[in-house]
Formats: sequence, structure tokens, C-alpha cells
Amino acid sequence: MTLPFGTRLRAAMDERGPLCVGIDPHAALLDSWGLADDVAGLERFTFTVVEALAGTVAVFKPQSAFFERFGSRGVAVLERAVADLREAGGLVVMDAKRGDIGSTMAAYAEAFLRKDAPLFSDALTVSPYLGYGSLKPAVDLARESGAGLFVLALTSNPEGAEVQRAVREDGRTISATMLAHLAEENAGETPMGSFGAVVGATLGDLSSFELDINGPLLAPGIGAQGATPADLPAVFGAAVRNVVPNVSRGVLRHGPDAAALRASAERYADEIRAAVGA
Ligand SMILES: O=c1ccn([C@@H]2O[C@H](COP(=O)(O)O)[C@@H](O)[C@H]2O)c(=O)[nH]1
Repeated sequence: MTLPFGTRLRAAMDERGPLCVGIDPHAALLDSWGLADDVAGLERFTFTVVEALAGTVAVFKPQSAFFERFGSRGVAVLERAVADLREAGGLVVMDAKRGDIGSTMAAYAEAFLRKDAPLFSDALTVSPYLGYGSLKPAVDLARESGAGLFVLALTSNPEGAEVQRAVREDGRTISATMLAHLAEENAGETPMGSFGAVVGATLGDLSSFELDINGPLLAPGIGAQGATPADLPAVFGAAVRNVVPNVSRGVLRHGPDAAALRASAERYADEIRAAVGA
């Protein structure tokens, strides 16, 4: 029986550290690696990262968009990468940011969270902006499969505030409401629940938000977006123990040399450990 995602994630964070490396094959990165912006370049880029880092990094976050842009052949590369990363003991968070009315959400959930699906991932990023309740099919299937979700709560981009910090009639912000839903999903789970939030590391002091949702906080924004590991304690406060900091371009720009990719990931992992006391 598969253990719940929250349990597997905590064990992976304890063993390998909390760093999540994003796999984002931007056209500009392919170019700087001397690769063509085509499926062969995508494949070479992706498996260079997989071979360099699988087995040492706890969590990987492939950005689905960069694979989808090549159509079915790009998605085939993504499927193989997910399988190889999981085979090497890494956890895969598929960054696809899906969100739709409940009946369609059920199909997205089938694509990423049904155990025998070609793109089955340990967790999926989802958007709650059609209403948190619209995510129920994904919540239900994730529970059944031992997978997890990361719900966009406070995203790292400045434009997110317009929606996420809007205040409801009851005086709560939209993002605070999403965090409260997640705390409910995770209530009573040990060592932590499987339903996480995406909370940007770029956002400065978040002490006005209840970040203790008894679940993981996926924190993009370190590296190319300007945040650093040293910022994490000030942004997340006591919840920093549940933070999974994501770095994509900050690591990937060191390729294609495998040793340089590994050295960069190790540097980030060390800096994160030093900052969060893990
Ligand atoms: O709020 C969010 C949610 C997701 N992302 C994604 O994370 C990576 C960040 O890449 P970097 O190169 O480290 O900036 C990327 O895939 C985004 O789509 C985010 O940045 N912010």
C-alpha cells in the first residue's frame, strides 16, 4: 500500500533535504546549453538533469508547459522523465496548475493522479480560482492514490495579489480562505497532511497569514525571481519547517555539465538547510 504523500514527503525531506529542483526547459536555457529548441533538445536537456540529480534531490517539479509546447512528443519526454525520477526515489510534483469545473477537474485528476496513468505524479499543482470546491475530484483521487496537491494560495508573481489578497464579505482574504480549506483537509494527519499550498518565497513577511496548515508549502521564487534561501525564515516564520523551496533556472543555468548542475543543487541544498535549520 502506498503511504500518503505527506508522509513520503516528510521522509524524503528528512533524508535528502527539502530542496525541490524545477525542470523548466525554457527555449533560452536550451540555447545556452547549445541545444536546439526542438524535441531532441528537450530530450537531451531533460535527461541530463534527470541523470545528474535523480537519486540526490528529494523533490522535482517538472513544468508541464515546457513539454506541452512540443505536443505529444514533448509529453512523451515528460512521461519518461517522471518515471525515471520516481524510479530513482525522487518525488515528482507535476506543475500543471490545473483547475476547472468539477466534472472536468475529475478528468484532469485522472490524468495526473490515477495510479496507472502515464503521467501519474506524486503531487499536482492546482488552481482553486473556480472555487475550492471544484477541486474535490482531485482531492478525492489524491487521497485514494496516496498522492498530494499543491493549491495556488499566494503565488510568487506580483500580479497574483489582485486576486489572492482580495477581501471577501467576511473580511478574510481569498488566500487565507484557501489556506483554511487546506488546514481542514490536513487536520489530524501525522507527520503532515498531503494537501499543500503554493506560497512564493518572494513575498516578504507573511505573518498575517495562517501558514500552519499541517501540510507542505511549495515555495517557488528562489534564484531567478530574486528570493534567496536566507529569506525563508522571515517569510514563513514557524511554518518554515514545512517549506519545500523550489529552484528551477537558478540550478538549470549551470548545465549542461552534470557536475556543475550537481554542485549548484548541493549549494542551494546547503544554504536552505542552514537557513531553515533542517
Ligand atoms: O507562484 C508560483 C507558482 C509556480 N511557479 C513555477 O515555479 C517555477 C519557478 O521557476 P524559476 O526559474 O525558479 O523562477 C516555474 O515553473 C513557475 O511556473 C512560480 O514561479 N510561482
